Amino acid sequence: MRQGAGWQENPAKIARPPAFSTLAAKIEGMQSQENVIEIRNLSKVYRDFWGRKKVQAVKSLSLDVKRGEVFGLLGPNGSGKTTTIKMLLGLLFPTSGDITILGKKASDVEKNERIGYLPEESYLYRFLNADETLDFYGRLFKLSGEERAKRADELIKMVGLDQARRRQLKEYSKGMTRRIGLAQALINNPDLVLLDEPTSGLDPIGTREMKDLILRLKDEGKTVVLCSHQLADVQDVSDRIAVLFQGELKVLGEVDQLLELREKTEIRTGNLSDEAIEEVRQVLAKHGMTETSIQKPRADLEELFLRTVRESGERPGRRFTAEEMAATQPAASDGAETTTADSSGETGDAK
Ligand SMILES: Nc1ncnc2c1ncn2[C@@H]1O[C@H](COP(=O)(O)OP(=O)(O)OP(=O)(O)O)[C@@H](O)[C@H]1O
Repeated sequence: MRQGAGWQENPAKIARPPAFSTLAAKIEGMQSQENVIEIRNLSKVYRDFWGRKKVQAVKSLSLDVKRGEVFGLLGPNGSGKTTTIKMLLGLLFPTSGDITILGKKASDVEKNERIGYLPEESYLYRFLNADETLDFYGRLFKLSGEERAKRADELIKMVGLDQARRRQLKEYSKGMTRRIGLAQALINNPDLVLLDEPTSGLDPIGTREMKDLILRLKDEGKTVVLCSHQLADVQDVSDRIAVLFQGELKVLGEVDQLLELREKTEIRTGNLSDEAIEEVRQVLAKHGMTETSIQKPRADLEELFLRTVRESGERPGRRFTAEEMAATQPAASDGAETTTADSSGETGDAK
């Protein structure tokens, strides 16, 4: 009888067979592994000296970031992105709501050992060189001398600063400073990387390299959260995005799905003769598509810029004509035509 009452008083005491509890722990572990960040009803109010409400920077924000994805946090100036990142890191306390990050509370500083953070402005020691900088940060994470040297060497090469590794940071350009900032953020080989404006101040080459680095981190299985105003860059690397406006979540979803133009169809093919184009128009008209746009697709300006820089290195002193550049464009080299048809019968915009 006493035993029975005890069971009722504290059901948690009921012993489960070991196999079941191991399995349950495994399933629990798998579930919490799925989301690296869980934000629930998060709000942040900045108060003035007298404790009066000054700004509500974040309002009832709820979202998840999944393991292994690149997640873009967007929004105009003052929309609460940096405040959110600082709360994730435990640098700011939320006014209300919950954050679970890598299975721990945001206030648990231990979790920061598995997080890399590139702030909008890197505060690095100007009189140290790249090796010394990474050695310094490696010590903060209590890495051994051997590990520090190995990791610093790998990271300096990865961010393309091998040639400049012995120069003091005060001599670095903005782009080089951003790269050593990224190397510093990765010194602890983090599972989660938070990047605030990773491409700010970078030229198109530096930007492309930074984007490649972000994709490489993803390939290595890391989760990346980035804040940026460079929307094309975010579009290039992110799997999902969230858009904040005045602290509120306005849009959340997969980039591909959010940007898909569902009412249009684009067909890309090799170069077509005028006759063939006319026939295509007739076929489309038979299907009710009377307003159709058929035109040469264009490469983007980033592609053209990078090609100009590459070719200028190979052929110094040479100026390239528009025809030469167009002839080497990858999209144009296969003579591709783009056809866009709109189900409403309106003229489509071909890329
Ligand atoms: N320490 C602070 N004290 C008072 N208000 C603050 C503080 N930090 C930020 N704010 C305010 O909170 C709001 C959100 O700021 P936050 O820096 O998070 O925006 P953001 O989206 O990162 O902006 P940006 O794109 O300009 O970096 C803004 O109105 C800002 O003025």
